[in-house]
Amino acid sequence: MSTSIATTSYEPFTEETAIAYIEKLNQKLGLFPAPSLLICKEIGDGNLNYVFHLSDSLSGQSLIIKQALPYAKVVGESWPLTLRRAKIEAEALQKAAETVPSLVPNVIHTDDDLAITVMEDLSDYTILRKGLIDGETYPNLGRHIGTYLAKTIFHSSPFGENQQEIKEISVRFTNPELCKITEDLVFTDPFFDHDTNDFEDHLKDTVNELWKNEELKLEAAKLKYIFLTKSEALIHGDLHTGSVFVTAEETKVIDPEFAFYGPAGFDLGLFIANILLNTISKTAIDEQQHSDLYQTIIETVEVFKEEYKKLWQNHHVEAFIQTEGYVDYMLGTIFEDAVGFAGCELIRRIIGLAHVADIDNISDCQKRLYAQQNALQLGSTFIIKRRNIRTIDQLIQETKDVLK
Ligand SMILES: Nc1ncnc2c1ncn2[C@@H]1O[C@H](COP(=O)(O)OP(=O)(O)O)[C@@H](O)[C@H]1O
Ligand SMILES: CSC[C@H]1O[C@H](OP(=O)(O)O)[C@H](O)[C@@H]1O
Repeated sequence: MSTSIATTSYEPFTEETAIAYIEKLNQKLGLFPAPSLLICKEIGDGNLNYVFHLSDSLSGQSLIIKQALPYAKVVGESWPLTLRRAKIEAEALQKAAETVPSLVPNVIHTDDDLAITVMEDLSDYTILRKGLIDGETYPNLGRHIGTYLAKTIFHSSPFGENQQEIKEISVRFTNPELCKITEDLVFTDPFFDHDTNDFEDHLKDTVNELWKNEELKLEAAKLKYIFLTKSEALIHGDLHTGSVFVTAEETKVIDPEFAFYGPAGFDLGLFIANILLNTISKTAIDEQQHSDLYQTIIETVEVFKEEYKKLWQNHHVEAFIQTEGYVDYMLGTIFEDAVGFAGCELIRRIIGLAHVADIDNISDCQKRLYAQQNALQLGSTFIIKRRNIRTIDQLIQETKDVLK
């Protein structure tokens, strides 16, 4: 439900005004049993938004309010950013809930004027990046993410949805400002000497070499063009390991504010890259290969392909769907794009503005340098060789060759 119960226009919440808002909403929706005693804490650790955790000390029940700021939190007011991203995020969660309800948080309420989404509290879950850094393993993760990807992509593509509906939906998910962030921070700035970049002095020579690599830049340019132009499906747009909540059994995908109609391989590529960034960090720390994470990547891709093929067989929206070779062609191009996007993500997390704790938290400088160089080398390999990396086994082998 989207309503505004505010009488004023947008104001960033404080912990006090967040409580006042929920108390008012509680009278309308009966969120907490009466009487209630609400407490609130701002817990956001992402780059862009406020996240308030509200709990009722009497019933023990809780919820989350996520609020967009009119700028990027990590940079400040000098980087203005549309509040409309809150609406896009809430609608993307609701859209995903139509096909993968168990894999996203429940949206309870939205308010476009205040740019907020009130949603299920997942505090019992762990952010996947943190869990992986702590050495936890998640046996269901690959199956869940593979299923999430297959269902969200297939059902929003012309193979699972009629073209007229797709055109309507894609207007709602036009997301130029957030796409521009990705176009710049993932696909452009890390390949040039740009002032948004942020890398350690000890990487200067390696980065200078990368900036001179014309073959790499040509292939990165082609991948950027694919990102700019290929409107295949409604994608999450930022599916890194900080956008996934996990328990030993369950998985929930959060934070789809970058959602838009884009290339179907983008989410898969980002997910693979971020799992590999953790593998790269572990390899640098204890010099061992980490087969359980490779297994997660293998399962993600295998389940994605299996589920996608099942959906393909059972849906008949497109006349050519039974044509021999068509589904394998589609899956082949999605995987090829995903490998290239994974390469760009590996590189941007080392050279670009937004880093990952998996690598930055390696305290030993030599080991951190080794991890950073491995990520850059693997990223370059994926980008340049993506047409020859046809299977997930080949991708794992390329990774092992770089990390050996
Ligand atoms: N539904 C939720 N339940 C519990 N904690 C959440 C929830 N959503 C977000 N958080 C917390 O807030 C943090 C930032 O959320 P995120 O959606 O990634 O924000 P941003 O868009 O700023 O990156 C997460 O890492 C997590 O700790
Ligand atoms: C200035 S935005 C940088 C970076 O942050 C986003 O991630 P998150 O919202 O999860 O913090 C996205 O990956 C952007 O590229």
